[in-house]
Amino acid sequence: MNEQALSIRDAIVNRRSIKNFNGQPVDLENITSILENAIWAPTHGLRNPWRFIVAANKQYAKVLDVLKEYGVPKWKELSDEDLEKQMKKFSAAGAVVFVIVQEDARQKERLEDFAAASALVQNAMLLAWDQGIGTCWKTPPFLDNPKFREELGVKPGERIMSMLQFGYFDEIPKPRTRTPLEEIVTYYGMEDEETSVEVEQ
Ligand SMILES: Cc1cc2nc3c(=O)[nH]c(=O)nc-3n(C[C@H](O)[C@H](O)[C@H](O)COP(=O)(O)O)c2cc1C
Repeated sequence: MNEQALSIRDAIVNRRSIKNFNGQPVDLENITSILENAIWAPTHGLRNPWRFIVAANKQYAKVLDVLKEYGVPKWKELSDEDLEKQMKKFSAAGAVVFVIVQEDARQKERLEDFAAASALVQNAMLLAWDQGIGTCWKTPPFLDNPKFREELGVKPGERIMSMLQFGYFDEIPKPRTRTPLEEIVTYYGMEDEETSVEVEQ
């Protein structure tokens, strides 16, 4: 594993979701170290409302069979070639982490726990990026399929909030633009002419 290379700003701004992985496996060791650090996300009441289901190395091949079953509609009817094509979105990644969040019965706590888990996912994506490993946070509908949940051992009261793919890549995608800050910010109590602040990058 490499030493930290990127500034926090650099990692946040230049991280891209990778949707075309190159098929190179990601070692379990890398995933473990990323998760060990990512769990320092803030969590209200120290509820630590998360757990993970990790598939890397040989287990990644096994989980691909489950993803085929639930993530490729009517896969049995496809030609080998078409099936391989459809499976690329899973098979080209090098490992996967299913991030499981507890679903607290109380609405405020449930939202807080989801927010905390989201912070954790972002941590993991940035830590991976710093190691030259790409990620994509995916939420395909089958994550909520009872049979898929059962296959993974997800219990009642838990939700899979992210299928976080990890993998290596050959190209960094172009940035997807964000709504500029000036369009979404209101500086409370300030007159218009006071708000044209130049931000140094
Ligand atoms: C909650 C959440 C769910 C997402 N689900 C998917 C998904 O199912 N499939 C996908 O291709 N990308 C998914 N993404 C990734 C977004 O498409 C991506 O972050 C966005 O296009 C911006 O690209 P960037 O991350 O490279 O800046 C998801 C992102 C978030 C935050």
